Amino acid sequence: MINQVYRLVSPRQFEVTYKDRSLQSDCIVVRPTYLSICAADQRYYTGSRGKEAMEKKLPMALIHEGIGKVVYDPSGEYKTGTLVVMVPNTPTEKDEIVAENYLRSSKFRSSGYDGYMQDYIFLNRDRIVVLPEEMDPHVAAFIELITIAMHSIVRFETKAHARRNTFGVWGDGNLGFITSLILKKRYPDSKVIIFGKKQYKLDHFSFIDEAYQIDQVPEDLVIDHAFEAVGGKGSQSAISQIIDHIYPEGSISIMGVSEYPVEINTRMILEKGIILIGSSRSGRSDFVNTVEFMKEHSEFVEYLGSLVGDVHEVRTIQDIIDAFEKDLTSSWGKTVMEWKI
Ligand SMILES: NC(=O)C1=CN([C@@H]2O[C@H](COP(=O)(O)OP(=O)(O)OC[C@H]3O[C@@H](n4cnc5c(N)ncnc54)[C@H](OP(=O)(O)O)[C@@H]3O)[C@@H](O)[C@H]2O)C=CC1
Ligand SMILES: O=C(CO)[C@H](O)[C@H](O)COP(=O)(O)O
Ligand SMILES: [Zn+2]
Repeated sequence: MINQVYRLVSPRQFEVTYKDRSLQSDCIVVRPTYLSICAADQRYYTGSRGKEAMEKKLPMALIHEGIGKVVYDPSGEYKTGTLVVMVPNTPTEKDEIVAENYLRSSKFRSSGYDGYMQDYIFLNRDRIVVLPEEMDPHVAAFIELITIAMHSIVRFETKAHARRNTFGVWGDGNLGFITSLILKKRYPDSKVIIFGKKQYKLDHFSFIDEAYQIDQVPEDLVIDHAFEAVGGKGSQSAISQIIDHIYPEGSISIMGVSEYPVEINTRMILEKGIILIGSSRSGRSDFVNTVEFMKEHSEFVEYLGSLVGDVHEVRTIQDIIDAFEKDLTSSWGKTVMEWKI
């Protein structure tokens, strides 16, 4: 069959390419229904990812957050119409120590490999996880981002010491919101504190124990462990502030992506015996955990509804551009594309 792939060819410019795909394979074919824009996609769309990466990775279909419906399963395991979330990481080998999302050989969609902006997505059998039909599709569209927070927290749980009285989350955006919410659900007796730049964003964190603007943090405030969900230029000052406020031997889970190297006060990392935990992307087990968590905690999904920003119906390439442009001007939440192209 001929599949249409909508690829970014240069900043702000998409082109359709036609790819002949055989149905005589083991791949499951999924029709995307709702897709969501990640900060990483915006770095490619605007060209801020840097010349070298743009030249190396483009042309490429963007988007790695999305759900869809099975249209063809060669083995018949999944019925046509089954609602699924797609796993963007595609491992090519297994390792008993290194998780699939850290293997250098893995292929990640919309980072050098075509993402979900296509008519149909061809996926290996273990790259889908079935969703309940009744799940809010606008929230389900960004499950991948929820798996990032889940992965980071699970990783923290295996590596950090056991005192978990107070958590600090830096970043009053999407990932900060999701991370704080999961922490609050997993650790109801712990204090979760959010640190951000703007009061109107902090006001969305209605479930949080305490919220601070970063220039108004009490000097004597101390946390056991921190999660950084800032990225970009703000990462440096966030990590620096975390180091100031963390209790000795605490852990800092870093999730924010920065284009340039970030300076870190290593002297204080040493003096306080801090554990730094880098965390990137996610794998199938994180999707399974996350979907189970969402099924068990309906109020968690309801809270996430407040992250749904603009929902954009996409029928043309111009609609894709409009959705990306609108996303750039929105100050809160996730932009979702209803994929009708
Ligand atoms: N590790 C991974 O696998 C993944 C990483 N990410 C990365 O995570 C980062 C956050 O993503 P997302 O939440 O969607 O982005 P957002 O822009 O929604 O969130 C970042 C927030 O941090 C705020 N901020 C800026 N500086 C500071 C600071 N010093 N202290 C506290 N808050 C600050 C920003 O405020 P303002 O806008 O006012 O500057 C913004 O509200 C990005 O770098 C993204 O690429 C995303 C997905 C996966
Ligand atoms: O968003 C992400 C995962 O959800 C990652 O941050 C993203 O994959 C990083 O990729 P790149 O190196 O292409 O910016
Ligand atoms: Zn992402």
